[in-house]
Amino acid sequence: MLQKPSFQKALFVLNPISGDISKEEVQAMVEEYCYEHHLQLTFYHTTGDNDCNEIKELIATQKPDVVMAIGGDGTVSLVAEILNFSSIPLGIIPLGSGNGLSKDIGIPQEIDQALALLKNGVIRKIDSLDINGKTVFHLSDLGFNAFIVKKFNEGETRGPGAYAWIALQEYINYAPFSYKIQTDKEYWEGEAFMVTIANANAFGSNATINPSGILDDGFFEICLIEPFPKGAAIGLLFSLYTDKIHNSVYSRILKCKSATIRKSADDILQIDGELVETSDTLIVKMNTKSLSVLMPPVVEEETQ
Ligand SMILES: Nc1ncnc2c1ncn2[C@@H]1O[C@H](COP(=O)(O)OP(=O)(O)OP(=O)(O)O)[C@@H](O)[C@H]1O
Repeated sequence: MLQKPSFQKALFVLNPISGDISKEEVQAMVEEYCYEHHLQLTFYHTTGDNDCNEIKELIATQKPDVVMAIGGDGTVSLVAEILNFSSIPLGIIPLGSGNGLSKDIGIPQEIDQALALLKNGVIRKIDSLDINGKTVFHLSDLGFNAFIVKKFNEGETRGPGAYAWIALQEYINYAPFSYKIQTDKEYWEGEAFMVTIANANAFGSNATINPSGILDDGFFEICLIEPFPKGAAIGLLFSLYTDKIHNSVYSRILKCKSATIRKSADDILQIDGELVETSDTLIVKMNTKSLSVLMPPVVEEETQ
């Protein structure tokens, strides 16, 4: 039985630079909603500098019943990491370009509907992963996608079009790295175009890399795309966007509770769009049902 919320105090963590909508407008919508529903509210505007400590301090002094992250995947990860292992639920009002985790847990992408979950949502616990001390709530990867995220971050142009253009240019000369993976169940070694360590299902672009992933089952999946001939690229892309990647002969999914991944020195790890410095041995651990999340009641019916 999932908990229904009865919140009295909410902390809203708003990233003023995410999304292309006026933040004054967003704040006014939130204030009106809270006034109408008799919710006390506090706003924290992120600065990109020392936000983690400032938010922890506000949580300690204000004691909110819920913390709502208003921004893109970076803001959601920041707040989720602070709330992980606590009983305070995370709510999400998605404003970014990808909004991967919010889509995977069924949060409406419209501000008013996401806000309405404060009254009509349910609280459910989801798993998180620990990779060498870094927390993953959604997806993390090595190989081609992480390499493209690096190139994208180094470039000046933003948006899905820029990402696709970089991917197209780099794909021609990309040489897959080698990996050695030991999970609690099996061993795999070889070359891979991409290795996704997945707690969830789909990237913010809606490409479903892990069709059978469940956010609270105590397992994660290592989704491998093995090297493929150039002619197979379109078919693989089609499979990703039709939730059928697991049927491809180039796809292999290792379902597990823990894993050690040995990677090459030049290979990069990315977690939800952020590049992370790590050693070449990744130790991946599962934290079962560590984060409370505010989500729509329909998800409750689908997963039971
Ligand atoms: N006031 C600020 N000024 C500049 N940067 C900020 C500020 N507040 C947060 N940031 C930075 O914003 C980034 C997180 O952005 P977030 O993911 O929320 O939005 P986004 O980039 O628009 O979304 P998406 O990644 O989906 O495109 C972090 O790198 C953080 O340091």
